[in-house]
Amino acid sequence: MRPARSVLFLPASNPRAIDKVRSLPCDVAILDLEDAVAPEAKSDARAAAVEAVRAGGFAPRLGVRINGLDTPWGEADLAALAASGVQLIVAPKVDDAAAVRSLAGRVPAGAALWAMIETPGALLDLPAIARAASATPLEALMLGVNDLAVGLGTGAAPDREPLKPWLAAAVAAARAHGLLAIDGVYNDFADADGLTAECAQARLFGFDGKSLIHPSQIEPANAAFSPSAEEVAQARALVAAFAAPEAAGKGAIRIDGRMVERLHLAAAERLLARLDPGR
Ligand SMILES: CC(C)(COP(=O)(O)OP(=O)(O)OC[C@H]1O[C@@H](n2cnc3c(N)ncnc32)[C@H](O)[C@@H]1OP(=O)(O)O)[C@@H](O)C(=O)NCCC(=O)NCCSC(=O)C[C@H](O)C(=O)O
Ligand SMILES: [Mg+2]
Repeated sequence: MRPARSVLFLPASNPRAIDKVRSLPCDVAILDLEDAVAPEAKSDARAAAVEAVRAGGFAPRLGVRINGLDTPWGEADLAALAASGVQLIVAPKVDDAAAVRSLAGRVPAGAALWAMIETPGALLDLPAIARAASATPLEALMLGVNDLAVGLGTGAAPDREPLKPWLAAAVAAARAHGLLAIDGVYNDFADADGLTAECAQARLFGFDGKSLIHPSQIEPANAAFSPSAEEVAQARALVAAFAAPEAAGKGAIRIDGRMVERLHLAAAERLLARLDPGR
């Protein structure tokens, strides 16, 4: 699975932002046709998204968030993108597993599908939505925390307290079916400390990355969802300890007073495999 530490949304109706994102260091860029685009700008935004996908030349992986198929624009979005070569479709407000299956038959051939979890119905159907990955190009569950706050009636709560059970449930559903789990946006993009704290919380819950709305949020997200120097050092020590002759034939060994097992070795090897060469 490609990294998705930083997933930057931008309105497909904003040509300056499209130009800018070509060289930004986010892992994924999502051209938005949905909520960031006013109804009267939908048609021009759709044309701009198709043109951008066709032109290519983006450093990040490029995706397009379409409008819902229950809106006046969703079908036209899919039709326009059909032959564009788009590699990633983000579907908003996926309410249940049936919606995933229905979308799967209609996304352009070869494109991956990311499902946005942002309605109370989707929260209640998380296991089935994630299970639909076995027969569809579903690749990620992505939280839409703004819509969730409205749908659940929570408002902006300190430390995202009311959302915590759903953060854990979304990650569990994604993990059970080999999907990426992407956390929602942090709206206050001038508050770097707040973003860093929320990224740390998301990492603690097990998310692979965070949805972003502004270029200034990319570096903090990339840092938060990359292994720290301490984690890398611990992983190297663990691999070395299991490679030592005295560990031969053992399933569990002692390092620094703690028990570690071969499942920890496998996790350490996975972490080291994700590192840039030379780190
Ligand atoms: C939030 C913004 C409207 C702020 O825009 P602006 O005031 O123009 O910001 P800046 O002046 O600081 O911009 C500086 C330069 O950076 C470019 N820029 C800004 N944002 C982006 C971006 N997201 N991607 C790429 N480039 C960007 C500006 O063009 C300036 O460039 P230049 O003039 O050349 O120097 C704006 O940041 C914005 O529109 N953000 C994205 C909003 C969006 O896409 N929202 C929809 C997705 S979020 C969501 O809905 C999640 C979910 O559905 C839920 O329910 O939670
Ligand atoms: Mg939303």
